[in-house]
Amino acid sequence: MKRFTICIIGGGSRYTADMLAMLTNHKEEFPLKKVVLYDNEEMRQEKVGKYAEILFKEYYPEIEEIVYTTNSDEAFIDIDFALMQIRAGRLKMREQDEKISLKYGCVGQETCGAGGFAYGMRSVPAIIEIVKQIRKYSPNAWILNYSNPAAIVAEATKRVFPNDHKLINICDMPIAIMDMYADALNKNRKDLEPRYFGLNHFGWFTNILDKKTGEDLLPLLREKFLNPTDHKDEQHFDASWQVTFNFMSQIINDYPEYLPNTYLQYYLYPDKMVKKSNPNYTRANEVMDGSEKKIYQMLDEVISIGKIKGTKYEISSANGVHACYIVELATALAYNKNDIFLIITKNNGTISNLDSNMMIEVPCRVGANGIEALSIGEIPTFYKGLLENQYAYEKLTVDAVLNGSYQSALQALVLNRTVINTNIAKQLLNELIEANKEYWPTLK
Ligand SMILES: NC(=O)c1ccc[n+]([C@@H]2O[C@H](COP(=O)([O-])OP(=O)(O)OC[C@H]3O[C@@H](n4cnc5c(N)ncnc54)[C@H](O)[C@@H]3O)[C@@H](O)[C@H]2O)c1
Ligand SMILES: O=P(O)(O)OC[C@H]1O[C@H](O[C@H]2[C@H](O)[C@@H](O)[C@@H](O)O[C@@H]2CO)[C@H](O)[C@@H](O)[C@@H]1O
Ligand SMILES: [Mn+2]
Repeated sequence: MKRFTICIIGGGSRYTADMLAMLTNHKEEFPLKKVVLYDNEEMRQEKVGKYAEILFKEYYPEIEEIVYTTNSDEAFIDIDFALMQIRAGRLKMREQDEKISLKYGCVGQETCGAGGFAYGMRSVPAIIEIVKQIRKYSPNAWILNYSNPAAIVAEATKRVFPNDHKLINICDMPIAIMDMYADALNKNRKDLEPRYFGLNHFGWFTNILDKKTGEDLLPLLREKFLNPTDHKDEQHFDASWQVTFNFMSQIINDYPEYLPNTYLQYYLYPDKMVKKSNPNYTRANEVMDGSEKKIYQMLDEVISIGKIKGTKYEISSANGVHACYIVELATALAYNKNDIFLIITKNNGTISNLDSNMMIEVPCRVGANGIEALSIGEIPTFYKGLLENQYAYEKLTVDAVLNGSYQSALQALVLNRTVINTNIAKQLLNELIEANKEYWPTLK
């Protein structure tokens, strides 16, 4: 059985340790020969790298080589899979995105609205550079990108690398929602097959099919979620995630036809979301004070004691949804499994009444030859209108960053449902330009 070389880009991410544990738990199904961790921050990379050495020595001695580095010329040589999870500007800049947006009364969120716009303007140049470097050293590697904002990153990579069919953009939110459905139905997520359409963080489940019988379980789920339901797994314990999952019931009450992606709350109820936010303590603060701190404390402790086995940090078989879906996707590509995943891909007629160039998120069959979207056909006017508006915003954001255009940036913000007002958009944009000097191209 072939053993693979993988490179995790953004190796210092707070998800890396869980992903390494996940890979360890799946050594039979997806065996590894070499693991490379690459980050542009030496300190973070070193901590996760040392943790990986301890983990693999104890749990995965079959791995022949582990490299952790900040040198991209070293990182990308002969890799089979590149898993990209960078956060350009880190959580400190996410905090700026969220707080500057809220200061102007707009939604302050990582990937939605003006915050997502600012993040996209940082991510795109960094990702393009990394993909070029990967292709220099590993022209045939599968590149699985889930760096955010994935919708904007996907639009940019489609334009800059139009023929690169081994570059896949994907998100874990629909999978987390499917886990919630599976819990509510007392089933396993793998017993269910989704039908879904939209853009990333902007879509709807149209059917939830029982894989064995073909029965559509969506009506049953709709009934269950018309009232707020408790959904607590380890990764969604924070109060803000609880509020988000509970809010699905409001969206379903207002729009019962399909089941929504949780992120629609920001676009369909922007005022309510702003009111609920604390402009002085946003989700970035919650993450910096919560999971990031906790994970880095764990890394420091493991490094200082030099072991994991026999400590409270023993790895368990219950990995987070984020690590799970990445390994599931890599396995489907490696072994031609033809499983179905929700992936961000070029429309090409999949949704017949939308532009064929649009980057949509839809179910795709995934196998050794890549991805193949399942046909959707026509979608109703309400969704078509929302999607076309949001996609125009995404396109203009990519125009702004690739062409250094102030006018495109302004138009993008005005089109975004969470901003709309020109005078506010101008002030917001000017303040975001100032905050992002280090990352954005100059806008003329
Ligand atoms: N698509 C999804 O559904 C999904 C789910 C979870 C997280 N994410 C995304 O994954 C990414 C990581 O999230 P996180 O919370 O772990 O962030 P994080 O800040 O903990 O980690 C990101 C790492 O990327 C590094 N980095 C930044 N710019 C880089 C560059 N140019 N080259 C190499 N490394 C770079 C940082 O130093 C940091 O260590 C984010 O983009 C996040 O939005 C996506
Ligand atoms: O606020 P964060 O950084 O904790 O999460 C933002 C991300 O939320 C979705 O993904 C995951 C999340 O990363 C994970 O920790 C867990 O809480 O489940 C979420 C849903 O599966 C979203 O898909 C990402 O794009 C966001 O970055
Ligand atoms: Mn996502």
